Amino acid sequence: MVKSKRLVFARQFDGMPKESDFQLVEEETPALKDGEILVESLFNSVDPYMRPYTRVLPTGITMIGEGCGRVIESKSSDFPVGTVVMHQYGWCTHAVLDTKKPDPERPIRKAPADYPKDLPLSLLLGAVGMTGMTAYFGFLKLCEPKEGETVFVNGAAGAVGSLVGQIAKIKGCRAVGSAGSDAKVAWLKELGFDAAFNYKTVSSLDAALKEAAPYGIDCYFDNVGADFTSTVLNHMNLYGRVSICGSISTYNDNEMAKGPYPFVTILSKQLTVAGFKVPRWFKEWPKGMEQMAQWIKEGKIKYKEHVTEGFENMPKAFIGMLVGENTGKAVVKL
Ligand SMILES: NC(=O)C1=CN([C@@H]2O[C@H](COP(=O)(O)OP(=O)(O)OC[C@H]3O[C@@H](n4cnc5c(N)ncnc54)[C@H](OP(=O)(O)O)[C@@H]3O)[C@@H](O)[C@H]2O)C=CC1
Ligand SMILES: CCCCCC(=O)/C=C/[C@H]1[C@H](O)CC(=O)[C@@H]1CCCCCCC(=O)O
Repeated sequence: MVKSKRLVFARQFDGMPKESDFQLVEEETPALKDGEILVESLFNSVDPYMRPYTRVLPTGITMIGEGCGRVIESKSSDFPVGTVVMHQYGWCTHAVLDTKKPDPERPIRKAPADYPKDLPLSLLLGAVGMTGMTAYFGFLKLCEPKEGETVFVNGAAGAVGSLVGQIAKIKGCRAVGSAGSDAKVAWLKELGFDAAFNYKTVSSLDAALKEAAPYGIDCYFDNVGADFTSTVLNHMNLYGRVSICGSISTYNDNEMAKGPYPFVTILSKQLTVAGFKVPRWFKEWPKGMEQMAQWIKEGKIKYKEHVTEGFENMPKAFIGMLVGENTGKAVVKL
């Protein structure tokens, strides 16, 4: 038995989450049954989806989220001690997982056997994990970028957005991004974005897009949603493709945003607009993970991680990510 900690989703969020919405619980892990493994978490992820997904969840549960950890006790020959796994075990330091009852919605994923030794394991939650797969498949499958096209991504200095812009460059596109600070914009230029702007300080989004994408936008990877998206659609070229990845500007709203309704714009420009959830391509993730790891090794993709130290600081890290403190992927190191 091991002393463990977890953070409970104690109060429904009202607007921006608060640290007092979580409660720390300490307990001992139970003895393992046949087929079970005990995982010690090394890194826990904080992600935007945690804000809207909790709307329909009961309070009192362990806060939802993915972690990357190491098996420290095992009653499963498939997962010997030392195996590194990723799983939606929630905000906890240790998790007992049943390998005999696989849940297709929440699989226990093993780190690839050939995962490069010189890459941090935290990347299995970031560029080589769920967020990396979101950028890789959500962009390539739905935007189908062609050489010479203009790609626009908002939330561009975040975990997903920074990868989308770099993949766009690899595919020979012109990459344009927006982010919420001048320091973030400077980093985007370092990454090779052809144009980038601070959406918080431009005189108007319309004018900023006109200047940054003078020939219009062919591919739009949308992390932000709502009014931002309606404005971007006006800058799309004929037959443009839009990948609806997220809608972070609305996640803290207590009610779903209504309108405006850009259907005539979609119709007249003959746009293809598609939403996705990245598990849709689960079967292809190994290929995507291998490609992302290879691009990182080749120096074609650069990444940043915003690492918060200490399990107890997970609420701070989560709130910080929602207000834009992170550049690159926000993770917590236990
Ligand atoms: N469909 C899917 O399967 C998946 C979707 N997603 C979505 O991808 C998006 C990006 O996620 P991820 O890269 O992990 O997160 P990020 O690393 O981008 O972190 C969130 C960022 O959002 C920006 N932000 C916060 N509020 C606003 C706002 N009102 N308007 C514009 N930007 C805002 C902040 O950056 P700034 O300083 O620039 O404002 C903040 O740093 C999210 O919408 C998320 O839900 C993620 C994974 C899977
Ligand atoms: C209106 C909300 C849009 C959110 C978009 C988004 O960020 C989606 C993220 C999911 C992505 O498709 C794959 C994931 O891992 C994210 C969801 C994880 C859900 C976990 C539920 C955990 C649990 O029930 O224990």
